[in-house]
Amino acid sequence: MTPPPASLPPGAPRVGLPADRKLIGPHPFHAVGEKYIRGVVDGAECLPVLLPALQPALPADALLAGLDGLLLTGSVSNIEPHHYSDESSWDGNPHDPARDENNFALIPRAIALGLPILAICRGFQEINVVFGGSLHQKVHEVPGLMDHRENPEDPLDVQYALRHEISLAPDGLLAGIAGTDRVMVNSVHGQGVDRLGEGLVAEAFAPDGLVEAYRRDGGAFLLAVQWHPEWKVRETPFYHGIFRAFGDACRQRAQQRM
Ligand SMILES: N[C@@H](CCC(=O)NCCCC(=O)O)C(=O)O
Repeated sequence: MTPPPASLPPGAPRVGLPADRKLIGPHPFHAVGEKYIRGVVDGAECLPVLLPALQPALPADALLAGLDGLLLTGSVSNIEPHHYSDESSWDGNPHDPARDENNFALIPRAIALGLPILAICRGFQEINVVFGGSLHQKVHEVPGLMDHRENPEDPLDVQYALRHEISLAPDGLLAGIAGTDRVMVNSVHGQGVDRLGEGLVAEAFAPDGLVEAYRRDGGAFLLAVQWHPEWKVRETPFYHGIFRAFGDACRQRAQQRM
């Protein structure tokens, strides 16, 4: 059973969630999955603020004004590969150029402003690209790497169930949150980090060696994870700990703003 949601105190920090652009029927919508919004409320105890992904993008400074943190969500769409390599895309690869354009402007600006950032799955991949890293377009086709994808036919509870172990870097942020060096996570992605961007420090590895999490070396709170800690955030203490750490960084930031 899902525990009752946290009630938000007055003046709770404001966390921006950049939207995907999706067609619902013929109409474009700007959408953020509810589990990410719940993660911000129930896990981080912050106020979610949804950010549109218009093209051309609204100015990053205008979108980020008054925010105390940024949560980059997962998405079924894949970053267009020209952002990180010479490789071409493939037929039917789901892309979201509006999200690419907006997030590749928002992320560097949020970092320059010192906003705490928690990045999940596609968001994890985006920050790696911003730091000059590259991605495997199909992890399951890389010799030696596992298939990290879910079965889309399964019910969501099965797709997002704990699936494989990760090992946590000793003395890292996540090891401090978990209080151990190994933990189970879910796995819902086809792409993954190939080359880790400069200035990022690996925090966790899958059994096949794939980077599953990283932080920024220095600067404001920046934690990026390949799995989905927002999934039923309060039911898994490790997931809740990640959102609480992010929320605490946003609370500190909000106090500086006052
Ligand atoms: N498309 C990328 C990123 C995977 C990802 O973010 N999956 C999330 C799916 C929907 C959700 O839970 O929000 C890849 O395949 O690697």
